[in-house]
Amino acid sequence: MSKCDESTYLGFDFSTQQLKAVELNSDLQILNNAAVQFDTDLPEFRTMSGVTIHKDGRTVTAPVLMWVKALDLLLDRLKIAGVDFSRVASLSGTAQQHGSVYWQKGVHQKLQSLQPNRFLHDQLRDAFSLADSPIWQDSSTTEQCQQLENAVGGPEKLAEITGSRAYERFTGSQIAKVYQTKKAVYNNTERISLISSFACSLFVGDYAPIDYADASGMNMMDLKTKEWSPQILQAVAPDVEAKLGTPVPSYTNIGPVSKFYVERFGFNPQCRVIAFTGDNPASLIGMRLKTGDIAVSLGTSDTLFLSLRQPKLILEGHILSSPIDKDGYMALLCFKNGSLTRERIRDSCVEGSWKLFNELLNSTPRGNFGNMGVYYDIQEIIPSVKGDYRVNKANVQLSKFNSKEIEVRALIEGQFLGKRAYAEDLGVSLGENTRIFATGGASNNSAILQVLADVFNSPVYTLEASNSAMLGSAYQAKYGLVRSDTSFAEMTQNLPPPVLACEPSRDANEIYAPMVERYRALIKNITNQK
Ligand SMILES: Nc1ncnc2c1ncn2[C@@H]1O[C@H](COP(=O)(O)OP(=O)(O)O)[C@@H](O)[C@H]1O
Ligand SMILES: O=C(CO)[C@@H](O)[C@H](O)COP(=O)(O)O
Repeated sequence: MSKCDESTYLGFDFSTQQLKAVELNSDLQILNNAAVQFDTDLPEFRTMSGVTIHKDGRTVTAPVLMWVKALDLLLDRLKIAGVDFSRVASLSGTAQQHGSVYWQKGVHQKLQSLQPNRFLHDQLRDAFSLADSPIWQDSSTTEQCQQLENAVGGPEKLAEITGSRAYERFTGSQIAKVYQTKKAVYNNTERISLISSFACSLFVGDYAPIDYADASGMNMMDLKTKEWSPQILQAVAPDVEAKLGTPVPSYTNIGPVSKFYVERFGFNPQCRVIAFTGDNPASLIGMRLKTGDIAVSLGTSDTLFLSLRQPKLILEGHILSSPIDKDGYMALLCFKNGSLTRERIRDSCVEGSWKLFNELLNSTPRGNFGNMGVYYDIQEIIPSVKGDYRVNKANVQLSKFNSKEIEVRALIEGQFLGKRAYAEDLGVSLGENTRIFATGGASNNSAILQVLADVFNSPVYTLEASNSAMLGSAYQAKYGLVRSDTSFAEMTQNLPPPVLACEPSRDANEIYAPMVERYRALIKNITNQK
């Protein structure tokens, strides 16, 4: 075997509930993987599902040192799993989007001189001016969102510049909140990273730049020029540009892995680090989506996304820069109440068993006898609603359904009816050639996927690995090295094709097209009641 054939590529995924990594060979086949679960492997940080929900119910953070410690642990686990770090030609990674990390003044030097005989978390204990990073579940910045929209002339204008109207979890309003409520922290901050660029910084031993795709989830970058918008920066906080650095294309080859990894884990000093990006952009890479395909990710959050050639002005949802083509775009819808809400209903109905949950789901007919429900444990993004709402066939609101099986089907149907309704609002038209690509933890559940196929009246496909974000970041690791000689399509052409998981039932459209309209009416009704 030539030296080139022996090369491997690593992809890391700093997602909400866990840190995972995968090793691929040069044909992009999976060799090894490992994971660290935040709640159970690192109980000392006392997170629930990877996060801390504060007393106000709107502020949601995660301890930044937990992510550092998870990396120490994960690298050991990868070694035990059989990864030979000396063969790794390049690595890249991905992270939950929007969250921000605040590096303390003077840490730059520390990052460059990490000691190989000590744990990372030990050396970076005092590295952060804010110990708890705001993350994507946070919804505490309504006031700052208003300020950003006012500064540019309204929500439409902000969406036109950045790809999104102001959203509470987006980083611009989060930084503004830190500046307004914790001035000492802000003044003591040398650099602000996204979680993706923070993780990349740990590998390069220097502050890593933010990539275009994840930068478009901040409400601060001009989506067309890929530069920070001076008008918006001014409204966020003073001197913020110097703290952010300059954004770069997502496949940028940032530099070699730092000496720490060479000396502690035996990485080759030539191993390159490719920019890290957000988990939804990385998932788009991992799924190798074609025009017209729709991706549905069923992770902690549920998301729906697709590739776009040109940006468009939308007020519900987001337009992001594409992670593989700096002139391309992607559209993204995010739903906060995904897997954790499914877990809540599973636990209340069948005490934690997905098998029993599926039996209940399969025992009810499509359309659920006309019953319908929407379940939002935390303030949803679209629609902006919290609480559980149930209606019967006559659209009369009920406080509960009279059977567990109706509850289970109402939850899953309601979640997918919402996705279809907002996707249609985005301009998606479902047709004969539409293919849905499912990914994320719940895409391992074929009973749930069958409802997805039925509600969208389209076939659902899955890929070799259910974590397309992690896989996508490992593809990006290789793409960042070879892109001057080969296109992404060529690089991935020999990968196994997606597998058909479910086809829609014959009566699917007849049942669900009217239910989408009933879903819209229900949401209108709920929002009018508020
Ligand atoms: N068989 C299953 N059926 C439904 N959901 C599942 C199943 N297995 C795992 N999950 C869900 O997957 C979620 C984690 O998904 P994952 O994509 O790994 O999340 P993230 O990357 O956001 O941390 C868990 O919260 C769990 O509820
Ligand atoms: O906020 C968003 C996207 O806008 C979320 O999708 C986060 O990126 C979290 O991802 P997961 O941990 O659920 O994969």
